[in-house]
Amino acid sequence: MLEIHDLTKKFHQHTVLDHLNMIVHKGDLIYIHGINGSGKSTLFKLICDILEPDNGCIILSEQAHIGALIENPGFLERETGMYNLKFLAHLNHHFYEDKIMQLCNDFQLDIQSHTKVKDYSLGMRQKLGIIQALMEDQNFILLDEPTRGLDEDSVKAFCHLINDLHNQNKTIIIAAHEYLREIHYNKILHLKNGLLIEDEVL
Ligand SMILES: Nc1ncnc2c1ncn2[C@@H]1O[C@H](COP(=O)(O)OP(=O)(O)OP(=O)(O)O)[C@@H](O)[C@H]1O
Repeated sequence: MLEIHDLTKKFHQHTVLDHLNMIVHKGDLIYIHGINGSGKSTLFKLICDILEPDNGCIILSEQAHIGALIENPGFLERETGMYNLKFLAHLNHHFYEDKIMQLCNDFQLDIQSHTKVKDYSLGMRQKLGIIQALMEDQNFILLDEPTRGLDEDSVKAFCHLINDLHNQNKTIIIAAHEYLREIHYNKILHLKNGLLIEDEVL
C-alpha cells in the first residue's frame, strides 16, 4: 500500500525525519508513538503530499484513497457540520449521506443541528474531523491524535469503529500518545531520532 525509502525532512537546520524507511501493507492497523516533536504529524503530512521531502521517496499505491485527520482540521467555521461534510465530500464526488449519518450516529454527533462549526466544542470538532476522514469510504486512513477531546463513550465507539474498518481490510495508521488496548493493532512503531523502530505488539 505504501513504501517509504530514505525519507528525510528538515525544517531549517533541524532534521525531523532522518532517512526513515517504512512499509505498510494493505490491511495493516499500525500504531505510531513518539514524544512531542518527534515528527508524527510531519510524517503524515509528507504521506499526504502536504509537505515536500528533502530526500527520499514515498510510493503510494494507486488504489489508495486517503482519509486523514492531521492536527486541527480546517473547516468552514461559519457553516454547520453537515454543510462542511457535504462540501468536502462533493469536492471528491464521494458523497454518501447514509455513511455520514451512520458515522454521526456512532459518535452521537447531532449533525442536523444548526450549530456553526465555530461554536463546536473541542470534542465535537474532533468527531467531525474523524468523520470527514472516513465518510468517503477511504481505504487508507491516517489519524493523528484522533481521540483528543473525546469523552469515554466516544473513545469506545472510536475503537469499535477502527476494529470494524480493520476487519474490512482497510489500511489504518494512528499516531497518538495514548495506546488504546481495545484497538487490535498488528504493528507498533516508535518514532525516535527521525527513525521508526518496531516494538512488540502488546
Ligand atoms: N512548518 C514547520 N516549520 C518549522 N518547524 C516545524 C514545522 N512543522 C513542524 N516543525 C517541527 O518539526 C518537529 C516535529 O513536529 P511534529 O508536529 O511532526 O511532531 P509530532 O510528533 O507530531 O508532535 P506532537 O506529539 O507534539 O504532536 C517539531 O520540532 C516542530 O517544531
